[in-house]
Amino acid sequence: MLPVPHLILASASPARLTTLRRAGLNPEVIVSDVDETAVFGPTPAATAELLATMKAEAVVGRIEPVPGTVVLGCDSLLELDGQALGKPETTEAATERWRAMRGRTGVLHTGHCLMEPATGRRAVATASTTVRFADVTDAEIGAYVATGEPLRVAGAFTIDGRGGAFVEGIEGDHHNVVGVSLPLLRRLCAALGIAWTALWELPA
Ligand SMILES: Nc1nc2c(ncn2[C@H]2C[C@H](O)[C@@H](COP(=O)(O)OP(=O)(O)OP(=O)(O)O)O2)c(=O)[nH]1
Repeated sequence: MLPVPHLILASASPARLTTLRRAGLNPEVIVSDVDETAVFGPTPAATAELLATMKAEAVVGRIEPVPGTVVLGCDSLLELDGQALGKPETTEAATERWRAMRGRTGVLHTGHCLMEPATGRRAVATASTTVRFADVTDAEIGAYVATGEPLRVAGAFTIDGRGGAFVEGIEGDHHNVVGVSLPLLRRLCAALGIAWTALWELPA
């Protein structure tokens, strides 16, 4: 009898947790506290994947390798002009970001690392979603930055929050922009022999 899978989300992201819960999962949250500032890969997508792996590894290193447990680490970055953009540090940086982004297209990369501590197996991949930004005005940028939202999210925008009005369209997975790609996660689970529906919490 296979053990019932137990998913641990190695992320402090409320958006990732909400996305997984709405998809029928109920992960345990153990925040990795990985320092993301000094990590750079050869490309923005590679950096996101490297950080996702570091987050999952950090949590795996702190738990018992109970059979059936899987740990998910994620990291999201916006690629614009070849640069990897995480959360803006200041309101000035958020304002500059939007002045550079408006009317243009970026790519939101989310790295995913799913690890099975009991076996050492892992499945790692990055999903990328093209995002077209509206040509917002300086006044709209000022009002949006003043809400504080851009400072809390990678790429200084949300697609499902106040920033949604400033995203004209996407090509690729919507949830990947929020912070975790559900179809990619389903494939990573399958790579580890875990059926996606086995992760579903029974309806209350
Ligand atoms: N609700 C929402 N959140 C977004 C969106 N785009 C990015 N985010 C959030 C998701 C993550 O919480 C955050 C990306 O930063 P990170 O990947 O470093 O995760 P975070 O620092 O939140 O937690 P973690 O490092 O995983 O413990 O930005 C969006 O469109 N909607």
